[in-house]
Amino acid sequence: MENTYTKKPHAIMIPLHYQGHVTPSVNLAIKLASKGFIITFVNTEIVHHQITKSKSFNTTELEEKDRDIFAGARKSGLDIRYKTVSDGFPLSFDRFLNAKQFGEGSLHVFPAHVDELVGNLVREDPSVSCLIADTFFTWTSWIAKKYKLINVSFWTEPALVFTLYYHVDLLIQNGHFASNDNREDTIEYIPGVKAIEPKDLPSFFQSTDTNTLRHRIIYKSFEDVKAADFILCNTVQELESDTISAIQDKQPIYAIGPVLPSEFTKSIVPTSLKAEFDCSQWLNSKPQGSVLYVSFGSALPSKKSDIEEIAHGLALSGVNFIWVLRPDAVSYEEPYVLPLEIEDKIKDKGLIVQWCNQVEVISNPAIGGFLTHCGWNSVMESLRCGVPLLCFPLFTDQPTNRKLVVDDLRVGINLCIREPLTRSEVAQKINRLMSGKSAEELRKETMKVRSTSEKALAIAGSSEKNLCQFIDDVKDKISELFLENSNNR
Ligand SMILES: O=c1ccn([C@@H]2O[C@H](COP(=O)(O)OP(=O)(O)O[C@H]3O[C@H](CO)[C@@H](O)[C@H](O)[C@H]3O)[C@@H](O)[C@H]2O)c(=O)[nH]1
Repeated sequence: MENTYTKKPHAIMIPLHYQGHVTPSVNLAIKLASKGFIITFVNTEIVHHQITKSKSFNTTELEEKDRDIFAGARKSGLDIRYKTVSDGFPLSFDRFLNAKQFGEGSLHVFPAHVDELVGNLVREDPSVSCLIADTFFTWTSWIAKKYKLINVSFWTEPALVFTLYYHVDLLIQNGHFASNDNREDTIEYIPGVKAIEPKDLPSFFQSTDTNTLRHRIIYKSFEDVKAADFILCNTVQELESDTISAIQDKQPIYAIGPVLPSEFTKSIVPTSLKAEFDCSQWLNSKPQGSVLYVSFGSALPSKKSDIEEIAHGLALSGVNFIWVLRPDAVSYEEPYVLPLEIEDKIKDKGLIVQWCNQVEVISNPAIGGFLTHCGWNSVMESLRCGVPLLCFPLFTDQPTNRKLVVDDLRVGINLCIREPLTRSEVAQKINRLMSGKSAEELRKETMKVRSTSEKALAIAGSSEKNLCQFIDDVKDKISELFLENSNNR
């Protein structure tokens, strides 16, 4: 019998239902499809609803359920099919306001919907051979096993964060996490990580409560990832080579980043969950390198006092800026707007928007710096565009990403070492980022990292080679599975 699988691997791809995960997953789907994969991409119904609501589709006459974010990609010849799945909650349910209930549902209800969908997809089309799912899912290995699929885990954060979660047992054994009185000395025993300070661990390892829903998700998903056949990581090998090599000693991991939209794909596949304000006209009127871009990602709230100190600091610094101030920047309960007296002080120098196309904005030559919470997509996007960073991590992997940016790569500076954040510190750090000798040095280092990322993505570069190697390895694995299945018949 002919093994048709090996010609065109067919993967079901399921991203985690947040902007910071959906975007890199869509970009990965496009990359894989461009290299011959058939992809069946699955968004939750709520993510689909948000994307279609935020984007003016050319096909507006279609019912929302029939709109397909990959229609344009298919027209250009890529075989990417699109499905949606329920996460167990109605569209009207506020998933951020009811995070705990939603989180429990994601652990206990969502997997049943995925199971049913994957079962149907496999029955309808036996060419399906892989499941590519976000590493934070806790169910990937049993669903992959149940339907005899190759289990591929997609990690959207740096390899450093991956390995810290992966080795939580070492952190516990050594008393740096989950002990009554956590050690505060340098951590020097994580494979592939020369040294890391406890303050640079992901926020979950710095908290005293060690059994929150998020902790349970991390413990369970990192148990699950140990059963993955392959791990794809949205990072650049040259930027984290020791860490990646150490993980490779345990499991096949491929650094394939930065997984970003290409000129070609950004116009044909909508990924934004919110309506984008067009900043281009405003930006085009500003001198090169003169504008600071300020954004703290897609979902996490900041402290109101920090937001207001940042606003005052922007005024004191005198720089031009674009600030993405989401209505939920401070709380999910009620929309936040800057007090009028603060807005009056800063509005002449800046543009305050609720959401924009970040990659488009930071690629504009007028942008000279990025004040960021250090979400990994923002870091990768900024480095790809050669924009230095001012770091103000909030939560989760962001303190660790900050370490990479500031201490290891030297492409950014810290906004604040000690709380509370003050306006004078904000102004001073913005000026250090945007002008003078310090800015020049940062820019030089950032351009080096930009060039490393660019080279990694070129034909003979590490990310491109790793992606091709992954595809070859998947094809080999498919042949193996095919043989096993034929022998068992
Ligand atoms: O106005 C905006 C603001 C953001 N973005 C995009 O939204 C994404 C935001 O991603 P990221 O910078 O990673 O931040 P979060 O949304 O906070 O991402 C979550 O997911 C990331 C990847 O797992 C983690 O690194 C973060 O800590 C976690 O909070 C990026 O692609 C941005 O380009 C826009 O397009 N427009």
